[in-house]
Formats: sequence, C-alpha cells, structure tokens
Amino acid sequence: MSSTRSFDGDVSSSSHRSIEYYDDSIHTNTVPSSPFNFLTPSQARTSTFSLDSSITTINNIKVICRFRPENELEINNGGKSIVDFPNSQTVTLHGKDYTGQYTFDRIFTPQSTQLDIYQFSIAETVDDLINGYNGTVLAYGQTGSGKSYTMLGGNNANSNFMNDPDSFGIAPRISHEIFERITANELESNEVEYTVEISFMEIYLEQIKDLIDTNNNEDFTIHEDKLNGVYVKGLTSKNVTNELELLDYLQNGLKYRSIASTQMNQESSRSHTIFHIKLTQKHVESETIKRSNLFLVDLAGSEKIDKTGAQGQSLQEAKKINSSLSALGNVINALTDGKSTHIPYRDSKLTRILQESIGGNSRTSLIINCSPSSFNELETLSTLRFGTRAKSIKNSAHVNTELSTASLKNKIMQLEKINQNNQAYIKQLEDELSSSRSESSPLMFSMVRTSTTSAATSIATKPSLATFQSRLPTMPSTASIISTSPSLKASNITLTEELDRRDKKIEDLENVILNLKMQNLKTAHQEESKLFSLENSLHNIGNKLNEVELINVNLRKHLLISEKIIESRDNKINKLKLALKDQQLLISRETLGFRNRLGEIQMKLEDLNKYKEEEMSIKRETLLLQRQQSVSSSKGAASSAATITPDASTDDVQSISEIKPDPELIDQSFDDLDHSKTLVNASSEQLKQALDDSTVQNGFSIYSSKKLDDLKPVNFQQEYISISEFLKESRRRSLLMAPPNISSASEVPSPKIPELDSSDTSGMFNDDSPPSSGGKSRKNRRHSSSSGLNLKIVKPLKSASSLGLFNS
Ligand SMILES: Nc1ncnc2c1ncn2[C@@H]1O[C@H](COP(=O)(O)OP(=O)(O)OP(=O)(O)O)[C@@H](O)[C@H]1O
Repeated sequence: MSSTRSFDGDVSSSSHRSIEYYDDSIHTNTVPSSPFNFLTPSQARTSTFSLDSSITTINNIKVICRFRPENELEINNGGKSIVDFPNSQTVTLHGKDYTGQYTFDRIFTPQSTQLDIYQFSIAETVDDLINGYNGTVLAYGQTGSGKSYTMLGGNNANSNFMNDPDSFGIAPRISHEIFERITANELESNEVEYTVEISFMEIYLEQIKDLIDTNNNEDFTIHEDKLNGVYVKGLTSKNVTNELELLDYLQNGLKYRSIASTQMNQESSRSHTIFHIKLTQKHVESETIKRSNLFLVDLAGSEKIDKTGAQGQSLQEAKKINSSLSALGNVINALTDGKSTHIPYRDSKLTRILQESIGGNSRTSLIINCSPSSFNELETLSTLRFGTRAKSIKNSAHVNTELSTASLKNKIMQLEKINQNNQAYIKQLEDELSSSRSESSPLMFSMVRTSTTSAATSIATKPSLATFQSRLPTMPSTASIISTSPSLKASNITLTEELDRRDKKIEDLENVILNLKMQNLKTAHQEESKLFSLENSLHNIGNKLNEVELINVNLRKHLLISEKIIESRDNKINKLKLALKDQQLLISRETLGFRNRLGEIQMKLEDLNKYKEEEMSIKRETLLLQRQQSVSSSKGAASSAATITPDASTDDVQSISEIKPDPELIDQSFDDLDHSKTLVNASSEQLKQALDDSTVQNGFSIYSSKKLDDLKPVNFQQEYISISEFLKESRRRSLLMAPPNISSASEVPSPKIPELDSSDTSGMFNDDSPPSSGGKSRKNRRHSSSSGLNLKIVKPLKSASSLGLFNS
C-alpha cells in the first residue's frame, strides 16, 4: 500500500518531525559521515514498491511563505518591517494602505534557516518521488525576494551556490536525499533497479533553452502523452548516479542562465529555470516500472519597472517575465474560480510545461518569497494574495506505474477471481432475500428492505458475509412477536409511520441546511474568485502602467534631446544669417566705393582726353607754325621738303618723334609693374595713380613689358613696341622732319636719341648710365638690367567708356 501524505494544511500533523516553529535553536544533531550528512538527518522512511496506480489522492497545493531579512536597499530607502508572525501559519501585514492576516501551510520568518525550510516543508517531496508520485517545488515572488536563495542557496545564488554548504537550498538537499534513499533501499534489498535522469532548461523571453547542452539548438516543442505527461521534446537528458554528478550539471547549467544586474538585485534571474529529476524504479522480478518526476522551478521575479530601472534588453525581459507570471495567475484563477471551463495553460510556455504541477498529476509545493519591508509593501501584498489563491488549487496525484505483461496477467486473474466471488455473494444474498420475503409480514418486509439496502451499501464496502448472516437470525423472532399482537401491530405501524415522517422532515431540514451551506460556500468562493481576478487585472494594469510610464520617460528624454538639437540648429542658422548680412553689407559697401572710384576714374579719363585733345591741337598748331617758318626761311626748299601731315582725324595716331622718353617716367613704370596685377585687377586707386603719373604729363605711358605675359589681357587699347623699334622710328621721323639741306643743328634742333642696338636693350638703364634726370630712387632697376627689355607704349586712352575695364 502506498504511503500518502496529508495535504490538509495542518503542517504540524503532516510531519512526524514536528518542531516548535519559533524555536530556531532546535536542530537535529547528526554525525557527519558523508559530505552531505549535515544537510538533513536521514529519516527512516519506509518504502514498499507500491503498484497501486488506481489510488488517486486529491490534495491542495501546499503553500509555504518565506520572508527574507531586510536588505540594504530597503533600509537605505527608509523601509521598516511591516510584518509579524502570530503563529507558524499566519502572518500579519501592517501596511500603509492595507492591514490584514494571511494563513498558509507554513510561514518562515526572516530568521529561519535553509534547513528549516527543507525539513519542515519539502522533505516529504522525496517520499512522494520514491513512492511514485510526481512532485513540484515552485519558488515565486518579486525580484530579489530570495527565490534563487531558497531553491539553490549560497550568497551568490545563481552561480556559486555550492560554495557554502550550510546555505544549501532545496535543490542540493533534495538531490542528496534522493541518492541517500536509493542507497539505503539498495542496501535493504536488491529487488528494485533505480535510474535517475535529469534535464535542465530555462524559459528566456518565452524561448526554451537547454542548460545541459547549450549548443543544443533544437526547436524545442512541448508535447503530451500518457506515459510522460507534458514534456519538452529535444531537451538533453543525462543519467546521473550520485548527487555530486547531479549538482555538477545543475551548477554548470546555472552558469548559462540569463541573469542581469538591476536596481533591485545584483544578480537578477531573467528567466524561469526548470530542473527536472526523473526517477525510474524497476522491480527486477515482476518487471513492473514506476516512474516519477520532480520539477524544481525557480521562477523569474515579478518586477515593477520603475523600481528595477529596467531599460533596453532588461525591459524586454521584464515584460516577458511579467506576462508569463500573469499567465500563471490566470491559470490559477481559472482553476479556482469554480466556473471556468477552460484553463489557459497554453497561454505561455511556463504554464504549459507546468500543466501537471498546477491542477494535475502532481504533489506541488509553492514557496512564496516575500520582503518584510514597507519599501516593498505592494509587492508583498500581491505575493501573499497570489499564495492565498493558489492554496485552493486541487491536484490529483497517482502513482505512475507501468505493469509488465506477466503482472498484467496476474492482475487480470486476480480481478476475475474477485469478480467471481462477488457474483457468488450477490447470488447468495438474492436467495436469502426471496426466502425471507415469502415468510415475513409487511413490517418484516420493510425491515428486510432496510437490511437489503444496508447490505447493498455493504457490498460497496465489502463487509464479510458472516456479518450479514449474523443479523438474519434476529429477524424471525421479532416478526413473530409483532404478528402475535394485532394492537401492538397497529400502534407499531403508526409509530413507524410517525418516525418515517419525522425522519423525512429531519432529512429535508438537513438538506435545506446543506443547500444553504453550499450556497454560502459557493457565494464566498465566487466572491473570492472575483477578488482574485480583480487583483490579477489590477496587477496587469499596474504592469502596463509601468511600461507606459517608462515609455513616457524615454519619450520625454528624446523630446528634450530633440529640443536641444533644434535650439542649437536655430542658433547656428541665426549666426549664419548674421554673417550673411555682414557679408552683404560689406559687398554693398565695397560696390558703392568701387562705383565711386570708377566714377572718379571716368571723370579723370574724360579730363585727360580733353587735355590731350587740347595739347594735340596746340602741338599741331606749333608744328604748322614751325613748318611755315621753315618754309619761309628755306625759300625754295619747300618743294623738296617732306611734309608731314598728321592725321588729325584720329586720336590714336601719334608721331613717334613727339615721344620724349623720360627716364623718370620709365622708372615710375617699373614701379608700376609691381602693381601690374593690381592694374589688371582694376584697382581703381592704382589705375588712377598710374594714369596720373604716366599719361597725364607726357601723353604716353611707358611700361616695361617684362611681366606682361603674367598679366591677364587688358581691355584698354595698347600697342607694344620694342625700344629699338621705337628708337629707329624716332630717328626716322626726326630725319624726315629735318630740312635736308640744313646741316646746322642750331637752326632746327633734332632730338638727341642714343644709339642703341635694338637687340640689346639690357644696358639701357643700368646703374652705370643713370638717367640725367636722376634724383628719384629706382628701386626696380633689376627689372631692366637682368633681361631684354621691351617697352610698352600705352596710347592715351580715348575715353573712359572705351576702357571696358570694369565690364564685369
Ligand atoms: N533568507 C535569506 N537570507 C539571507 N539572504 C537572502 C535570503 N533571501 C535572499 N537573500 C539574498 O538576497 C539577494 C537576492 O536573492 P535572490 O537572488 O535569491 O532573489 P530572487 O528572488 O531570486 O531574485 P530575482 O527574481 O531577481 O532573480 C541575494 O543576495 C541573496 O543571497
């Protein structure tokens, strides 16, 4: 016969190791003979190889509530403890907004040790496993409430729980005890073979990941069949032969668990982990197999996003965690509201995988982890309500056996035998009944009928035939007494009728009371369901609000950044506009100045032209006069004398003989050459200066053309002539002008022109032959001495308009 355990909520009665809860000093002393002996005393739990899978035990989920000590964050935020514990099953919450009492199967205070939790609440799970029942231990609670600490242990629960054996949590203690029990049973008899298989997974962002083989990238799908229940296909499973091997896989898998640091927990688990231990026991003789599964579930913590400061990836994780925990809440709600026909197990991977654990074939313990601090009042309240709700979930667990063919045959034979016996028994009863009917009175008949009814009831409870037969001998004597007295018979009938009537009335009243009680219970249940559902919705709304709030905060940040960017851009645009304005102002100012200067130049050019015209006409007149004088003085020579008629029709035509190269001017020209670029670029000031200096005095400007190649073409009328050509021409003209027969130089003074080789003009203005009109320094002498010199003779400008210099 399988051992069953009580899940009636009375913890002290359910455990034979009952220790007074508040006496934390009481611990069992054991002599450590193995590295794990200090974990828990090895209890002599009897285990027979039960095969009776027909026995299904209905039990509520066992809810254990654990408060951890206050932490630094809570103290630093001015948190105060708001809980007290009137007894081992009750906690009173003295919140700011809410005060109330909550009752669970067991409550553990912040001072409770890991051993307390295991001994008084979880150890029975191993009994169940050995006896062939499925079991689940689930840790639930807000982030940082101590779920991983409770399930695994250690200060750094997620990765290094093995460091401190004293703080070992439930998983290592259970593993130790499983193997201890197996070893003990094997020592006792060798009729059962034991196999322990494990698998380890996490559900991260609603995706299943293999924590035994992290390279396993199967598309993990959830399946269900009669033999295995609900399981994940494709997960790696490993056979283990001792607890060290098992813990090695557990610890190794935890290294790959998704964790992150949040404001509430430095090593916050971002996934739900499920460690699965599968125990198979095979009876060597009968080949009957007993399979049982234990799921150790460390849920990710529910979190308020504003408190954890989750952002980016952590925010995505928090959303998924909260939504799968909401799905868990919805399943619990549907299981307990008394009216739901559909249980939404398939709403999340977590609830689907835990389907058997919540409302199915499992003996489940839920450990709700809480903070005692006012800093987490709302979260603690929500967790306590979750636990309260889960308390009323009913699971139906049975031993999972698989019979061998021989055992099945045996069982059929046994059942057939029982069936035959039952049929014989019924036949016997029927015979006895018919014989009694024939002899007895109506009263007798009534009594027999009553007896038959109780006999029928007895069939169900299998009373012995002897018990029934022992009653029969009394019947004839009673019947004979009654039948001998007619008055007694009549009054007896009346009394019987009265009794029947009263019985009926009592029965009716009892039914009414029962109905009322049922009604009350139902109403209370429905109210509770509604409350839970409302709380759940509130929780969901809270989560949504948190998310929206966070999105708002982010949007506000973005808005601020955008505003700053726009502001800085506006500033830049304004600066650019100002700079543009300055530039425009500068341009318009310069344009104005330029136009003014251009006007001045134009005026000067006009003046110059006028002056030149006047000068030309004077010169012409003088020339005419000279000719006339010469004609009259040479008398007769006039016919042979060459007459030069200047072409007065154009301004351009200049007699080269009129040109008197002035060294001063030429010097000046050299200076100007340096500014040639400026000239070309039409600097009005320099142009003006150049014109003033060169043109106005002599009617010609002579510039060195040495650098002309570098200059841009200039639009005003120019003629270039080499100095040798110039000299030749001058000589030629002076000869022409000179009277052929007059040799006296005193009469007609001809211009004195130096003889120069036209091919060599370099020495013209060298330092050894300074111009006679020296006095002015010639700083650009190098221009003329270093290379062949060409002179540029610039004709007087016709008019300002012909310049076209500033056309652009
Ligand atoms: N009962 C306790 N006694 C001492 N320290 C505890 C207890 N419970 C939790 N702690 C410490 O509190 C911290 C947070 O605990 P833990 O990581 O177990 O929380 P959690 O509920 O698993 O959080 P999360 O959901 O964010 O993963 C850890 O440093 C742990 O050691």
